[in-house]
Amino acid sequence: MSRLPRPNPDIDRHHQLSSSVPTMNSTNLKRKAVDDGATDVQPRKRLAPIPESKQPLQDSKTGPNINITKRTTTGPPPLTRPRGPPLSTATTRRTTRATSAPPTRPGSSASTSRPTVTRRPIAGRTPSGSGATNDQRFNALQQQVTSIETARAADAARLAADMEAERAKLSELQENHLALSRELAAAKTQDIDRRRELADASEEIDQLKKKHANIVMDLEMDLKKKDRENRELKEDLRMAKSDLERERETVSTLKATVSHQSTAQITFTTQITALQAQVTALQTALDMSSNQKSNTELKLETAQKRIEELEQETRQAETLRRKLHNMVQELKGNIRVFCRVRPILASDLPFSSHSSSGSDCGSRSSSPDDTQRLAETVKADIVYPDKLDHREIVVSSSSESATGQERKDEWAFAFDKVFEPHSTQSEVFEEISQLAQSCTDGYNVCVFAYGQTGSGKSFTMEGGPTDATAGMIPRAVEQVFEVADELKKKGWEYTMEGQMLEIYNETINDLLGKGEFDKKKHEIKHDFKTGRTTVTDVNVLPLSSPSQVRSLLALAQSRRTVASTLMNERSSRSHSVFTLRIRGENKMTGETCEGSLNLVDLAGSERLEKSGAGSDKERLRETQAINKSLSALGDVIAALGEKGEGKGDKHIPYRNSKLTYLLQNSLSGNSKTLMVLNLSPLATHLNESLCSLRFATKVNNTTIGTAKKQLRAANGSA
Ligand SMILES: Nc1ncnc2c1ncn2[C@@H]1O[C@H](COP(=O)(O)OP(=O)(O)OP(=O)(O)O)[C@@H](O)[C@H]1O
Repeated sequence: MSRLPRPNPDIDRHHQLSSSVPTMNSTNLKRKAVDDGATDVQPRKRLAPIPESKQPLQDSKTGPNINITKRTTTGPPPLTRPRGPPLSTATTRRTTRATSAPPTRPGSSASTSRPTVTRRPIAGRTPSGSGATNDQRFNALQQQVTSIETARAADAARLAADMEAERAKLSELQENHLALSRELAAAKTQDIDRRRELADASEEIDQLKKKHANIVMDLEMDLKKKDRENRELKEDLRMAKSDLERERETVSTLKATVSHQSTAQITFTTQITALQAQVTALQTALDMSSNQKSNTELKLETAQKRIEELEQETRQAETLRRKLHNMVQELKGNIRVFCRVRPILASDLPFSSHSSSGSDCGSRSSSPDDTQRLAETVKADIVYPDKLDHREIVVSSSSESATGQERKDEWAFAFDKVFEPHSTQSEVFEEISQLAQSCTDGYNVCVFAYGQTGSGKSFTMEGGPTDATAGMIPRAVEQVFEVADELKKKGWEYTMEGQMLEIYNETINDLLGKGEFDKKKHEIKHDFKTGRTTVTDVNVLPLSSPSQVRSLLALAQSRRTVASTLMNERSSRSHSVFTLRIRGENKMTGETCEGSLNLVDLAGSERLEKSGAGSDKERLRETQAINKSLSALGDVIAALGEKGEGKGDKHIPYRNSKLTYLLQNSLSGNSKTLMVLNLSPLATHLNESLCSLRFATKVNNTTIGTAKKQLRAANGSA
């Protein structure tokens, strides 16, 4: 802009202002440019290019003014008619154009001539004029015209000069306009750029604001977090301080301890010195001990050999013990008889209720004196004179003779052992336990419980539910397992299996089967080479613990109970035979053995008339079957006794009953048989008791195997 000539004073002033503005930074410059644009627009509007149609500045030769000038230069036109010159128009035009004309100078010729000519009234124009006057007027007019022409020429020259000046100005203005247009375009571009930059900047500002807001939010969160951490740290600090306090206390305690320990250390150091001296002494002793150790090792080796020899001897001794044990048993008699009298039960007493049956009368709620008195009234006269060996029993009975005299009968019997009513199960078993040992030594053992119904056979064999009342079967089985376990140390390994059978009306039933009584046919088979007896189609269960045997017995008992509901008192009217088969092997000595333990609960031995069979055919058949098998048992035992006394060809009637045939291998040869005679203590059962005592005496006087029993009867009544 400064490069252009500025006719406009405003533009010049602006130029001066612009040039006078000190140098600014880019932002100021941008703003300034915008401001300048605003400022420039105003004067530039004033200086806007003149439209072509309004362009008055033309070549003087072609413009209307030029025509005037031409007329001026070619001389005045012919004065045909005086008329007012169009001065007013020219004057008006000049006045109108005065803005662009140079300022009128006072005293110039144009200004002096024009008003004078146009405004002065024409003096010669009167109705009284003549030719001279007209000439004068004409001359005056001609002068006037001349002066006008002169003025016109002057005006034309002046106008031409003005035109020239105007043209120069115009071209200058056009250049100026072009330059300004370019500047305007540049300014507009700049303006657009700046606006874009402004928009970008605004956007940038918005983003920055957002970013700032995020940062502020983050910072606030950080601040909160820091606050929290600060609180935690304060809490930690507080705890650390309390810890520190405690630690200080501990340290002070430890310091005290350390000082104490220091004292102790001094003591220990002294002791260590003393101990080191001892160590030296012990080292010497150790050297000596090492020598002794070598000697001891030698001795140990010798002792080891000796132990082996002794173990060998022990094994031999075990074999010898077995032989000796067997000899002892044989000397005691391979068949032995124990007699056991059960106590009087509450149910035995007069007026006793059924519910109290089975319990010992001593346990009733009535006074002991009453019970004792009542018991005396029902009790049979039984005494036990042998208070040392407990082998005798004397039964007495008093009756009135035909002559009215009182007659007292007395029967004395002797057995291997007599157990009085107060005897416990364990006392009875103590005498039997030796037989369990024989069983593990490979002998067949048979224990019978014999006696009338209700005499205590089942109690003796199976016993009650408690350990104290457990009978011979569970005790014997437990003993067998114990002995087998003990013999493991001597190289013996045992396997055991069990079965439980019932013989009812000469029919074998499997008490471990499915409870199908009297339907299946079971056959007895003997293997005389091995001495093993088997029964077809019965369950033989492997046994590894006494508890298994207990559950086996419980199962058998439940089967029997079920059967009893079908047929009354079945357990009393049948024999039950529990068989535990035991096989042993000694891998050290190569010995093997196989034995069996048969525990038999015989059916009630009461006689026919006592059994109450009467017209009951079934009951009669039962009783006959029982009597047959029991007498067959007596016959077998008697025959075995006779055979043992030298009658080698004596026939043994095993086949006379299922019971004797089943137990054939357990009654013959080196087998051990024990009969427990169970007696009722009641006077009403005295005759039955005497029958049982006589049967047992017959068995007791029998010898089986090599040893003969040496027994003494109290009198010869047996
Ligand atoms: N030594 C004893 N101590 C206490 N109670 C006994 C004794 N012996 C037997 N009893 C009781 O006597 C009752 C009859 O005994 P048990 O049933 O053993 O006789 P049983 O001879 O087996 O009769 P059954 O032939 O009918 O089976 C039972 O209630 C039993 O508990």
